[in-house]
Amino acid sequence: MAEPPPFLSAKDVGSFAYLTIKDRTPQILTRAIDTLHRHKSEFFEKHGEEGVEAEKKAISLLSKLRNELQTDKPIVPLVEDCADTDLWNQHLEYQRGLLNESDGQPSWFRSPWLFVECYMYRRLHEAIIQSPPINGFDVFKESKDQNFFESQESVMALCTHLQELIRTIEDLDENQLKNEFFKLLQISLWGNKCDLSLSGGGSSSQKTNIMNSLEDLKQFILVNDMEHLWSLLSKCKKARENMSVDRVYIVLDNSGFELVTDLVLADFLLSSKLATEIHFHGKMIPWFVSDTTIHDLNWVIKQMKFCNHKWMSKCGANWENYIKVGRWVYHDHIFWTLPHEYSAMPLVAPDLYAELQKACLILFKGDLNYRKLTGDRKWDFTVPFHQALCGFHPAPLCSIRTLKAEIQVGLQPGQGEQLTALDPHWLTSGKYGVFQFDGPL
Ligand SMILES: O=P(O)(O)OC[C@H]1O[C@](O)(CO)[C@@H](O)[C@@H]1O
Ligand SMILES: [Mn+2]
Repeated sequence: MAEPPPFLSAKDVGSFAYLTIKDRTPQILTRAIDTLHRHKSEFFEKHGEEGVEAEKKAISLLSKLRNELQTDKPIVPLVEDCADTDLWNQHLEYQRGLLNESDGQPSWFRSPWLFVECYMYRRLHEAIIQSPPINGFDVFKESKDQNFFESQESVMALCTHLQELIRTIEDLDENQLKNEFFKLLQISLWGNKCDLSLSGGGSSSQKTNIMNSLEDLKQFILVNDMEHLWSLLSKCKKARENMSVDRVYIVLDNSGFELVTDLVLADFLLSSKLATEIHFHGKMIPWFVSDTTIHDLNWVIKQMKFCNHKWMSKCGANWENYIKVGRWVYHDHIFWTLPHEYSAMPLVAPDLYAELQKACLILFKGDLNYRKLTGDRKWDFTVPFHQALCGFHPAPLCSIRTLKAEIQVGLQPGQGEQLTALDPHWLTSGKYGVFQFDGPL
C-alpha cells in the first residue's frame, strides 16, 4: 500500500497549524497564567502561604513553556512520573526517529501539529501537578462553566423539546422517530461549534435556540451519513432479543453546551430504544481548553438538576439516575490524552480497543477526534474515509464534527475545490460539518 501523506505541521508557514502554534497556543497559555493569578487569594484562603508559593511556581513553569514554544525550542521529555509519562517519552523518541539528521530535534514549529499541540496541553498539566497543593486545579474550569451558563436559553429550549418528545415517543411512527433522531444528531453536530480552543479560550457559547436554525444549516453539512446511523440502530432494535444489550459509545468532546447536546442525544437513544446502554468516553486531564472531564460531566448534571427550570431539572434528575442504574456509563482512559493517531490504539491501548469493539456504534464528537481518526495528514479531499482511518475499525463508527482544521476526506471529486472558491475559510471556521460513517452497510 502507498505511504500515507505527510502530517499537518506548523512548518508550513501560513497554514492553520502554523497560525495555531504561533498565535492561539501562546494566547491560551497567557489566559491560563491570568486565571492562576486571579485565583491567588482563593489559594491563600485554602492553603495559606503554601498556596501562594504554588501559584507562583505554576505560573513560572507556564511562562517557561510559553517561551520554549515561542522560540521554537526542542521538545523536552516529561519529568513528572505519571501513568502516561513513559508513553509520552517513548513517543517523543519516535518523533525523533521521523526526522532526518539535518532537521535537528523535534520542535514546536518543525514537528507534526497534532503531536506538539497535544504536548502543549500535557505540559500545561505537568506544570499544575508539579505545584502542590494546587495540583488538582483545572485552569479551564471557569471558562467551561461560563460556556454552560451563557447557553442557558438554548439548553432550556432543548430540554423542553426533549421532555415533550419523550412524553409522546410511544405514539411516533418510524418516520417521525427517524426525523427526531436526525434533529438531535444535527443539534449535537452544531453543538461542536462551541469549543473554546479555536477561540483561544475566549467565549464561544450557543446564545440562540439552535432548533430553529437546523433547516438553514443543512446546506453546510458536507458529508451526511445520518441515514446509515438510522438504518444501523433501527436494525439493532429490531433484532434485539429480550435482555440483550446494544451499546452506543460516545467519545465526548467539549463540555458546556456541546455536552448538553450529546446528553440529550444519549437520552433520546435510550428513550427511543435505539440503544440500551450509552457509554461515554471523556478526558482524564484538562484538554484543549473545553474538553469534558468527569468533573465537568458531574457538574453539568448537577447544575441542571438543581436549576429552577422544570424541564432542565427533570433532565438533570433523569440523567443522574441513568448513571446510578448503569444505563449510562462514563469511562476515561489515558489514551484519549496521548498524541497518538487512533490507528495506533490496538498497539498502544489494546484494552481500550477491545472495549470499543463491544459497541454497535461509536460516535466520535468534534474536530480533534477527526484529526486523530485520520492521523492529521494532508490527505486529498477525495480519499475515502475508510482508507484515511488506516486500519482503525473497532466497530461501526461515525465522526460528528464541525471543520476546524485543514483536513477533510471523503468528499466528491471537485467538491473541495468548489468550496475553496466559495469560502476560503471553509476548512477552519467551524461553519461546515460532517456526519461521516465507516462500517458495514
Ligand atoms: O473541540 P474540537 O472540536 O475538537 O476542536 C478543537 C480544535 O481546536 C483546534 O486545535 C484549534 O486549536 C482545532 O484545530 C482543533 O481540532
Ligand atoms: Mn474540544
